Amino acid sequence: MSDSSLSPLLSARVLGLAQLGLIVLDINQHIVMWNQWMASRSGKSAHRVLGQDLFDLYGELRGQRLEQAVQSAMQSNLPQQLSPALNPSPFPLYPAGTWGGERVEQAVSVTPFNEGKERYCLIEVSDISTIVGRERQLRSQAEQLRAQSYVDGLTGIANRRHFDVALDRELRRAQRNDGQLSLLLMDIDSFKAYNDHFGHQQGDACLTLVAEAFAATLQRPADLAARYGGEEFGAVLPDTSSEQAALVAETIRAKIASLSINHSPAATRPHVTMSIGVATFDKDKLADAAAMLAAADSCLYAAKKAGRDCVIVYQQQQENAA
Ligand SMILES: Nc1nc2c(ncn2[C@@H]2O[C@H](COP(=O)(O)OP(=O)(O)OP(=O)(O)O)[C@@H](O)[C@H]2O)c(=O)[nH]1
Repeated sequence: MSDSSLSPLLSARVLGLAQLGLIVLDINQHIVMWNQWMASRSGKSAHRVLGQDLFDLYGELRGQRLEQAVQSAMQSNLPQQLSPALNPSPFPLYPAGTWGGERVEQAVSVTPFNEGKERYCLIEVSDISTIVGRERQLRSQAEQLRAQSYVDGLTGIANRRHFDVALDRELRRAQRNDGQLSLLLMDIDSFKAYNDHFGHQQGDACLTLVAEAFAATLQRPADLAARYGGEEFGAVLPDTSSEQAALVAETIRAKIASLSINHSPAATRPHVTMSIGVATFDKDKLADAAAMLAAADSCLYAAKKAGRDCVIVYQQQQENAA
């Protein structure tokens, strides 16, 4: 029968080829094994570190999670894992041959074992830089996608989805706190005539100018300026009464008119203008998004009928009709 155990020479060769760091400490935390992987990433050869206290060699690790893990592994005889999220790069290890720049990201485990009467612990260090890098990239791509899915591609302001989410969130807040919330719906006047006269490309440029000017008039961080669709825009104005919203709407209307963007001869005004409808949350009459949007839309329609380039507020419209 042949001896199937590895010869010491073969064991040493295998340890030298291992693609992870292997450190063995004795009960006094002195290094009794330090493989080639550790040497090539730490810049410290085995003969320099053998016999040294690991936590003298790396003073920065003293009192840290790794030392606690080694101590509790030695005492309890139970393996310990360091969370890579909490301890991303405990050892100063660098990609082989570089010894500088970014430390490699590490996953570290500590396993106690007995050999004869002696207690040791094995520390295994894996390079998880590639996995962490990929995770980071995926997270940032997901973040970018999320941001893009909330932004209108043409004008760069919030899109309809963002508007709906913000309106829903602010409505719930207003319902909870019995607070104030107003909504503006606005539409560029005679925009079909603009497109017909200047072409669709210039129409797009006009939409972008109007969107930028409209968004710039909203001052509070919680206000949201959005492209509601086509040549329609919307604003969600938290903590804003009907009277305050009417003032904001009038400021927007005047701002767009003051841009003095030439309109087509077929339009009702020589310059580009906007009509605006305003509705305000009311827990009895306008308590949900659909009711508020319908109210603002009916005011917008009334503003068009009233000759365009004007603001109509929901309450006013009701009182006028009464
Ligand atoms: N250039 C451009 N035009 C758009 C876009 N979205 C919608 N439109 C145009 O906006 C025009 C809207 O026309 P209508 O809904 O008839 O209203 P209007 O001409 O603005 O008239 P009033 O709203 O009654 O003042 C249509 O011609 C659409 O094609 C866009 O993204 N880019």
